[in-house]
Amino acid sequence: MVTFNLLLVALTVCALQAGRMRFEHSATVAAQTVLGSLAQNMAHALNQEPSLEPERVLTRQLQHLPELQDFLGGRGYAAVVDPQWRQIVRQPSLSAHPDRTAPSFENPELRALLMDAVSGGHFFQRSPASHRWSLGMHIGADESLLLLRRIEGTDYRVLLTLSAWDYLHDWRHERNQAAALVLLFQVVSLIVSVLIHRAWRSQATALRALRFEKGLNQTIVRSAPLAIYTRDTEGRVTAWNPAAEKLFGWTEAEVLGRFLPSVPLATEYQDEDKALRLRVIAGESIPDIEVQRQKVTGEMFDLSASLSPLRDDDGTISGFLTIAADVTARKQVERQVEFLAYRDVLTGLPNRSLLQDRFAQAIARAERHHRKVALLFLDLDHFKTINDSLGHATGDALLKEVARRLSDGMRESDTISRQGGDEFLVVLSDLEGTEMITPVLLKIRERLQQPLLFDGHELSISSSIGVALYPDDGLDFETLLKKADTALYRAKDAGRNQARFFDEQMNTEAVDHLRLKNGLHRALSRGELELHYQPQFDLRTGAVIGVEALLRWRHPEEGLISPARFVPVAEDSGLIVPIGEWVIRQACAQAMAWRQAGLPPLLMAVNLSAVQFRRGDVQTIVAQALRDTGLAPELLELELTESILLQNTERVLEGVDQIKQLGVKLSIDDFGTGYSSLAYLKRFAVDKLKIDQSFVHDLARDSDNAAIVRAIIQMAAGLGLRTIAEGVEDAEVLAVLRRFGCDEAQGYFLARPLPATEFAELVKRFEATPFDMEAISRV
Ligand SMILES: Nc1nc2c(ncn2[C@@H]2O[C@H](COP(=O)(O)O[C@H]3[C@@H](O)[C@H](n4cnc5c(=O)[nH]c(N)nc54)O[C@@H]3COP(=O)(O)O)[C@@H](O)[C@H]2O)c(=O)[nH]1
Repeated sequence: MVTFNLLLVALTVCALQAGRMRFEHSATVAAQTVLGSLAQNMAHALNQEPSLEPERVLTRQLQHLPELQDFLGGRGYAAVVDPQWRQIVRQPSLSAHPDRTAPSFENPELRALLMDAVSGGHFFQRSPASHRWSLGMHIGADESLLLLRRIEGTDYRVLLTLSAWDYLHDWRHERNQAAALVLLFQVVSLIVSVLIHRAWRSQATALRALRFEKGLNQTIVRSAPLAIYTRDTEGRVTAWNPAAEKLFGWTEAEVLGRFLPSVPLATEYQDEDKALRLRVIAGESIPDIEVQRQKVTGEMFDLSASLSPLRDDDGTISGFLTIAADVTARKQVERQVEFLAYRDVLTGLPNRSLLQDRFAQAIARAERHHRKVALLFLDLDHFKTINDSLGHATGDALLKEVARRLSDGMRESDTISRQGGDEFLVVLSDLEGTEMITPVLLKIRERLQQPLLFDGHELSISSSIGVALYPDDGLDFETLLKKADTALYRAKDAGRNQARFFDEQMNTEAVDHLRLKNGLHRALSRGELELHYQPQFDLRTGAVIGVEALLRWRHPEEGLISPARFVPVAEDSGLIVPIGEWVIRQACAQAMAWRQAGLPPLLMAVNLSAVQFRRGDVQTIVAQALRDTGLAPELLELELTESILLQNTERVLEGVDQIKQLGVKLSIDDFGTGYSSLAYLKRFAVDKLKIDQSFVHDLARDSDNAAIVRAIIQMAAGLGLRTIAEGVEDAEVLAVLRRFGCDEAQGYFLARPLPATEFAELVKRFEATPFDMEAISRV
């Protein structure tokens, strides 16, 4: 721009210079013409009037040329000089215009020049400032043209000067206009330059910012820890950063321009990928999705990705951007958490929460299609015994195997869940009728009964199952669960390895069970429990030698309730532990009270429940009771059932051993109904066998029972154990027992259980007159 301006100025100056020369040339030509005709006129006038003084003629000629004034302009003049170079006339006159001084012809150098010119015919001289002094043509402050011509035939000369001021008047005007234009142009171009400069500067800044932004973006993309990649609308990769290389395993070179490698991507993922692509290229931004994808190695991993469309300048979608991160670790934790929340850790089966969910779905389907749903409550028989005797590892393995067997045999739509321990729940859905349930129950039984081999132990397992039905037995999970539980209870009660469908009778019993359980909580604290005492007779002497403490519950509304009714409830709820403790203390205290009242020393027999061994600390309680009451240990006998001894756990073994070490006697209650193992009789140093009343009460009429009773008595004698028969209801039985050599007897025939005071009176009576056993034998 500057160069252009300089060029423009130079050109303008040149053009002006040329213009000036043109003006000067025109003025010179015109001056020559005028001077020529002046000289001619004057020569002619001199010729016409030879008589007249030439100076007069020449003066008159010059003064009578008014039109010359216009030609000379404001600053020029014409003059006639004589041969001695003196001005004889001048127009305009010097007096009128003293400023228009003639050049000094006294300068000999100038005069010589002029003479040369005159001898050459005519002469003109431009007077540039540089020559002014040398030529001595100073005719004022202005530059001037000076022309001189000799008048023909004389030595007079006509002189004409034209001021540059006058003849360059038009040129000056043009020059000023040009200068103004150039100036204007310069100003405009300056403004334009400034504006252009400014625009250029902002454009440069924008470009720099753009370049910086681009560089920054590239740095961010390349160093980002997130996989960033773009694809065109067809799905071909158009950009692929290092984190994407690291994440997927394919290099940029391998994927650019290609569809994301799908080797060997499962069809479902391809479909899912395509569906996502179609959504994004339709303009949707998908901010946060979690999908599974494959690495180059084929390994699956979890990806969290955001997808956004990429648009051209005109807004057309040309592809899409994916920003993704590997979230496998988090997803694994989530899956683990979900697993723990909805699965049983040991077996992997759904837990109760998931089962309830599936149950709700089954109910919804059943409602729609008028179907039934069955809830099976399954409990493994004797699992506790297996667990305790073979160890928890075997127990766990057994539970897993049961879970596997149950799962294998079920339909997809059914759900099996472990509730904890050895309890399982099964939801059978979409049942057209109840007849569809029995085959499932048989299948379960058959599958579970297949022998199992664990650590060299062959086990066979069975289960008890309670069944409740939707909608017949209830409409919600909790109701059906309660009813299935009730039915299960009945199945177990019926001897295990059974299945029972819930019926309303069960419900009544279950309600009763609940009522009793709630009442029992209060019974102890309100003093509603009491002990009755049934005497035990020596079959040889007829004397009362012992007493069995039998628990009673004096219910405020129902009166006396049998332990046969409430002890199982107390065992179920664990209340048997505090109740049993109370019984031991009460029985010991009563025995001491009778001793202090003068009754003969009687062996006090107290029943113990298996639950007291499992959950309580019987040995400590017994020791404490003996200490507190002062009863001699040998006057206390604890009646254990075979099931207690069969538990065979460290806890039970230790407990029984410690009791035995106290000096307390042990008897086996209900002997003959269980396993009747001789091993535990020896192991626990049992003192007495109590023959179960089921063998005793029709002993006289049932030869089988008679044979069993006789065998028990003989075996006990052989082992040095005493025997007592319970449930003696008639003299005949008593006579047979005596004949068989049984040591003791107890039963309604001899005496019913009595409250403490009545019992004391009875003992006193029999102390005075023992039961006549001889008379019985004569019956
Ligand atoms: N864990 C505990 N169990 C206890 C306790 N007190 C009793 N029980 C057990 O409850 C069951 C029922 O006992 P109960 O109703 O007291 O019945 C006992 C006797 O009354 C009854 N009996 C006695 N003689 C006869 C008879 O000639 N005929 C007949 N039908 N019944 C008779 O037998 C029961 C005594 O049984 P046992 O204990 O096996 O000797 C019962 O199983 C009790 O054990 C307790 O405090 N804790």
